[in-house]
Amino acid sequence: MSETTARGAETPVLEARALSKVYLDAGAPLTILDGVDLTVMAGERVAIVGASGSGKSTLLHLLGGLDRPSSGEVGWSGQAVFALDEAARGRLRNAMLGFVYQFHHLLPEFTALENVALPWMIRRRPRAEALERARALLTEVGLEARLAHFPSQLSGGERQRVAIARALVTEPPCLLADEPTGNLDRANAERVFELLLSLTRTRGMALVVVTHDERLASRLDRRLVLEAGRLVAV
Ligand SMILES: Nc1ncnc2c1ncn2[C@@H]1O[C@H](COP(=O)(O)OP(=O)(O)OP(=O)(O)O)[C@@H](O)[C@H]1O
Repeated sequence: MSETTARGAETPVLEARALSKVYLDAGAPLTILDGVDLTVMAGERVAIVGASGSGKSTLLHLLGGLDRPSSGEVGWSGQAVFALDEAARGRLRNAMLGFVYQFHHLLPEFTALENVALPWMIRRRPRAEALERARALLTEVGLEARLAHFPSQLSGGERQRVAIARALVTEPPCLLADEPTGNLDRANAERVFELLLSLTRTRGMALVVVTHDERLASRLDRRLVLEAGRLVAV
């Protein structure tokens, strides 16, 4: 996946080359992505917008290595993702990427603190260290008074802030967010989006956000539209 970019020989943190995805729809091929190219450099923030059904979530799944393309390749810091077996891809994903979804996907039987600490514990790091990192992050997202709350005891905006803290706890170089504010009212959407921007900025993390909200999208470095299976800069 090596290439020389406009910024020199720096390796992109995330890239897609000629990505295609074709589903079989009642036996007939349905082309959703048709040669998508994308290069995201360290610390760069990119919005992906597009009509409903244009393939935004499909693309994010491929970029996250969660689904295989019909053709093309995805690279994480220069490593071809689909050349790896599933176990190796999983390990690399854990190191390279954080995910934030429209719905929080927090584990209901764990507290906010435990939910955020889990990805760090999964790396077999000491529990006390994981809990300390989680506490610091939850404080940063304004939830220091909610550490012991279970997801069912939190508001929608609070749950999304916990989900962001969880995605950041391993300090991955790149965050993928699929409609992170799609389930929130305007005021909460603003707050959550602002958090995503400020937390990634201070850490120099790259951010790729799929959003319906053009106003939020316009606050990122680049805005790309998925149209007829291709990504177009606007
Ligand atoms: N497993 C599948 N099999 C067949 N078609 C699929 C499959 N998954 C998604 N699709 C179709 O692919 C298209 C793109 O879906 P996708 O969820 O990526 O769109 P999207 O741009 O994220 O939409 P939205 O903005 O509404 O969330 C849709 O027409 C969807 O019906």
